Amino acid sequence: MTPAQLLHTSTLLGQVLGFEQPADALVSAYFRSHKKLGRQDRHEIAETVFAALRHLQKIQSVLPEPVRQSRRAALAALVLGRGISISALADCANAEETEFLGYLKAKKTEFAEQLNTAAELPEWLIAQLHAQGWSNEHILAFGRSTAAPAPLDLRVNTLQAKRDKVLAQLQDEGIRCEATPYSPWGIRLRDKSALMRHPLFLEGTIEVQDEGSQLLARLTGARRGEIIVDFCAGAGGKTLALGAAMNNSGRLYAFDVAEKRLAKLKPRMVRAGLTNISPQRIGSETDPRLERLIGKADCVLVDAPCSGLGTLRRNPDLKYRQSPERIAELEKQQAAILEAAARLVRPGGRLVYATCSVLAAENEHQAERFSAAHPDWQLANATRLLPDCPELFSGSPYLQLATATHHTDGFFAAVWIRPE
Ligand SMILES: C[S@@+](CC[C@H](N)C(=O)[O-])C[C@H]1O[C@@H](n2cnc3c(N)ncnc32)[C@H](O)[C@@H]1O
Repeated sequence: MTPAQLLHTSTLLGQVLGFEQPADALVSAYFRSHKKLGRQDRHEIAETVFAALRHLQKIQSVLPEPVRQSRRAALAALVLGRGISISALADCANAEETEFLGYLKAKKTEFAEQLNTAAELPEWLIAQLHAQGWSNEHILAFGRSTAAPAPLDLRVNTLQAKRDKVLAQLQDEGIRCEATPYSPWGIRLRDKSALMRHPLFLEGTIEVQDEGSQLLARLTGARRGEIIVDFCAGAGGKTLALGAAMNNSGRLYAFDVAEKRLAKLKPRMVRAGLTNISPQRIGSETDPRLERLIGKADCVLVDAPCSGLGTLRRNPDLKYRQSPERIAELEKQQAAILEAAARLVRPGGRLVYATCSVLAAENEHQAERFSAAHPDWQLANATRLLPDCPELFSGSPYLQLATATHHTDGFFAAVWIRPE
């Protein structure tokens, strides 16, 4: 890292550590307003900012207010997170800073012994995980599994191509990749490749989508000719997978309260060649426009707004942007959305509730509450609904994907069948 790169890193880190906006949005905005930064500069700056987020428990233990000491936090990230030796930072660090880095390195054993620094999880989250019965070992395995960035998973649009053909094409082009183990639509890249300008992406043959997300779309069992509702469609990651599973037939309603997110779905639908999707912004989960669909849908997917704590590999700042208060608010929102969305399911139809959280409060507790309020709805064994993944069968009726075990983001899903 050069002194100029370090200056940019500490300025940007000062913004990111305020945790008022998502880190990736702040990084993009910073690069947009500093157009002269070259590719290598951007790489160094972004990697160091994310390394600081991934090692923040250790950094905070020696710098109680890292937001006010962002230059030292950036130097600490270089040493702790990017494997740079203190001597290699001679051009960047002054004598006091070099001494600080030495002090930090000497704490290695202490960092390994304390759960928050070893797992890189804040105390409030450790307390929630303990309260839901996780042992220290489980928490440590979870924290460690989220320490490295996620690989890039692709979903092949089965309307346009077969996975094996796309896999062979990418491999012929020298891109190191393999089939994902659970999703028959997925390809995992070994290295981060910039595929956004690849013809396969521009033609809509591939989309970027975590394998776990692909499995949630498969869990709906969406088939040709059905009426499917994607109640919290966002920018349509799962909507596109559902549309392809339906072979571009039937009707797929994509609802969301956020106009901006839904707007991103439209060009993606066109690229994917999907014409069976109706994106519609709703004012809330009780929008009167939903009434015409009551009791009509073969399947309703509720990909609920959640803490996102299953996606810490991608969004390490989330553990600092969430709080027990925010999670309590989300719980109320999730319960209200699930209840409202269930009304749209036809007799005999399916209801899928999903989150990318690892918290029981957003997952099992929501599912148990719904089952208790609707004892006539049959809770299906979600893992049995993915017959091509016998490895995922478990004693639990819920699908639970964990980064440490399945190398996907952390996901939860429950499936009910409405009585006839
Ligand atoms: C987990 S995200 C959805 C991600 C999306 N399904 C995908 O696969 O890319 C949750 C979404 O729920 C939306 N949402 C929040 N409150 C809602 C409500 N009351 N009704 C419908 N959608 C809502 C949010 O705007 C957000 O886009």
